[in-house]
Amino acid sequence: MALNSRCRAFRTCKRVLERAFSLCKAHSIKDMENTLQLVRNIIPPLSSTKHKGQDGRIGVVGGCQEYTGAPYFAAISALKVGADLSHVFCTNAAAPVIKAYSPELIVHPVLDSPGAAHEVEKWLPRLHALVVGPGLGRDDALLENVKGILEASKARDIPVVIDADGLWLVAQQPALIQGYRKAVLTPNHMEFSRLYDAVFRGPVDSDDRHGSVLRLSQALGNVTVVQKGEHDILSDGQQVLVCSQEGSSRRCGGQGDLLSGSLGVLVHWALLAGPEKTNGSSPLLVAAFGACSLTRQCNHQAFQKHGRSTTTSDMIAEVGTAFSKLFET
Ligand SMILES: NC(=O)C1=CN([C@@H]2O[C@H](COP(=O)(O)OP(=O)(O)OC[C@H]3O[C@@H](n4cnc5c(N)ncnc54)[C@H](OP(=O)(O)O)[C@@H]3O)[C@@H](O)[C@H]2O)[C@@H](O)CC1
Ligand SMILES: Nc1ncnc2c1ncn2[C@@H]1O[C@H](COP(=O)(O)OP(=O)(O)OP(=O)(O)O)[C@@H](O)[C@H]1O
Ligand SMILES: [Mg+2]
Repeated sequence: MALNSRCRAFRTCKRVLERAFSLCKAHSIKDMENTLQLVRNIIPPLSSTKHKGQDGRIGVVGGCQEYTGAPYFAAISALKVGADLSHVFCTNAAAPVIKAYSPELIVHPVLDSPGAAHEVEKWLPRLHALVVGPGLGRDDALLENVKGILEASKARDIPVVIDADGLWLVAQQPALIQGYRKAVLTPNHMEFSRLYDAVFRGPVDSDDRHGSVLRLSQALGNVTVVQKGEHDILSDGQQVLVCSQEGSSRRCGGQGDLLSGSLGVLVHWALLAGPEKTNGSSPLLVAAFGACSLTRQCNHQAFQKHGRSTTTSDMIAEVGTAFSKLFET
């Protein structure tokens, strides 16, 4: 082929690829916008006729000697997103530390007491959702208590978001949440591999992230699974959504805690709104998409201001404006 015709062929090929890429991008942006609209539909209006508690009473189960930041990040994020009350159920050693971070949280030092499950169960009738796992640690006695809390929550039909060491527990005993449609799992890369391996007795196919998330959700009886990463992949075993809201390259610890705490509130709002507000999509899937978008938008805004020194506290300071930008415009 002459040089000129080879150049022409190359330019044509480049144009085709560029068009395909821009169509694909436009399609995914349109999908994202449609799903964001569903998130907007589930947000309850602020109203002077409501009383304290109606917009959400959320419990976070986690916090031990080593980890006090994670449950704090989750619980304060729930409040900042719009819950009215946020409780933390943690160990005795973690409680004074978490209380000292914030006067806004209600902190119960019960998780390492012998009657831990019963102590938390007493509060369950007053809670709308539980976030289980941030900063929980992997102590067997604590995990046994958390098992009891999960069983009590299921018996009362309370939605549960399971993150971090809560996912460690689920990987040991998948039967704990098998078929519980009000559970949302929010694994990071490592936690997803652990869960997948526990359920399928084999490694994840890293070339098929969508299929892996879909299959894990189906195998667990359609619990909602949110695999966090460069793009977040979400599935309820029927639909697969991708959240690619722009974030940043800053990967400080605690961002997942912001996500799980926010999701606690959004799950409650989504279930109150029901599937008629989510256009037939699963309310929990829509809630999860909302929490992913919000976390990534907080990351983006915080990074604009603080660059490499961005921390999760900086992201939490952005929750109000990020929420307005995404959901109230
Ligand atoms: N301020 C606080 O109190 C905070 C406390 N936190 C609490 O800490 C507890 C343990 O949680 P966790 O996430 O550190 O535990 P885990 O599942 O063992 O993963 C760690 C290992 O996974 C790997 N890895 C991770 N991502 C990966 C990727 N994309 N791709 C590849 N590998 C990846 C990575 O491996 P490495 O790079 O070391 O080889 C790393 O060693 C839990 O309670 C949590 O809530 C946190 O919330 C943070 C803020
Ligand atoms: N490579 C990436 N690029 C952009 N955003 C990312 C990337 N990886 C994770 N995120 C985002 O960061 C948030 C937290 O995900 P991450 O995987 O860091 O969770 P985590 O490990 O559980 O965090 P934590 O430190 O709180 O335990 C999610 O909103 C996710 O979308
Ligand atoms: Mg985490």
